[in-house]
Amino acid sequence: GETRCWPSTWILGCPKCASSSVWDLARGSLGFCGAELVGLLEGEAEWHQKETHFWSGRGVVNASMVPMIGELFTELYPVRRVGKDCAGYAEATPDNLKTAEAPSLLKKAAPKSVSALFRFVVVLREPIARDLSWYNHLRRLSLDLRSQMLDYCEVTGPYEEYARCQAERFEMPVHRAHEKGLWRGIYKPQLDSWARWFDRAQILVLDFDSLVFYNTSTHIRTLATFLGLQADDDNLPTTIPHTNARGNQQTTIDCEVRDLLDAIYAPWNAQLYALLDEDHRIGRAWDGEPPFRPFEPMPCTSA
Ligand SMILES: Nc1ncnc2c1ncn2[C@@H]1O[C@H](COP(=O)(O)OS(=O)(=O)O)[C@@H](OP(=O)(O)O)[C@H]1O
Repeated sequence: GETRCWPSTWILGCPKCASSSVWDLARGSLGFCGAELVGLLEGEAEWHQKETHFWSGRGVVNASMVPMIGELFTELYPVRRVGKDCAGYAEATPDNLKTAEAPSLLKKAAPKSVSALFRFVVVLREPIARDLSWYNHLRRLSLDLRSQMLDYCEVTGPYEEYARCQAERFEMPVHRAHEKGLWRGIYKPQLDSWARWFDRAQILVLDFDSLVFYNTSTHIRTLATFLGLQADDDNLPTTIPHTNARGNQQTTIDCEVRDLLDAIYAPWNAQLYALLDEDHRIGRAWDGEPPFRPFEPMPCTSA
């Protein structure tokens, strides 16, 4: 019989939207496993069990590789562990959400009967808070890693400098095309590209604040149900781990810069809310998906 399989659960992102916390929850309390570090991931660091980066650049670079990529990818997920030490497999590369080609490549690579059972989890965070977290993340990286990842704006100065640089480059086609910089926080087109290739009811969209602050225990139950787990409510945790909360350099931002970024994000946020409303109104979303709480304005301080 088959010796390898596909992960059933995909935590798509976004980056700095508690994807590691959801991952820890999935792996700890919900019983999922991550990729084995074999094949293309042989010798890689442990965090690749969570993030294979297969669909956002590592394995698949273009559509002509699709037939072979299924083979390379499923090698990471041996059948023998399922039902033994794993309830199933989960993949959580947070760049997947913003990678426009990822859903079509994944859809073409996986057998239909398998991809129809995929469950995608999307957590969205107020985009300025997300960007500040990303800036702090970049500052913690080694210079070497940083130079591979930088979105053309330096993080050597305060966040405000980085943000102004990003705002200036916002209209540059290269930023848009490569989902760089501020585009990472523009969620509406990102959701569109996933919902074009997969049934919207396979995608659970949650807002970060409800998940981590306001409705944690109900959201964990919702998540478990969505993922098809026969979890007994009494055995589910009521709090979510707080992963990736390492000493942030900067935690407050200047109001002028907040307003500058908000002017860019506000119309896109409005489009996101309208899309989610429509998804619920016409019954395109999974019927257990909770209402999306509009983002609270990013707090700021006036100089
Ligand atoms: N439980 C809980 N409560 C409050 N805040 C939380 C929680 N879990 C994750 N976080 C915050 O999410 C940010 C990390 O996101 P990610 O884990 O997705 O980062 S990564 O993309 O995997 O690097 C990071 O945000 P910042 O602290 O603003 O940088 C975490 O603090």
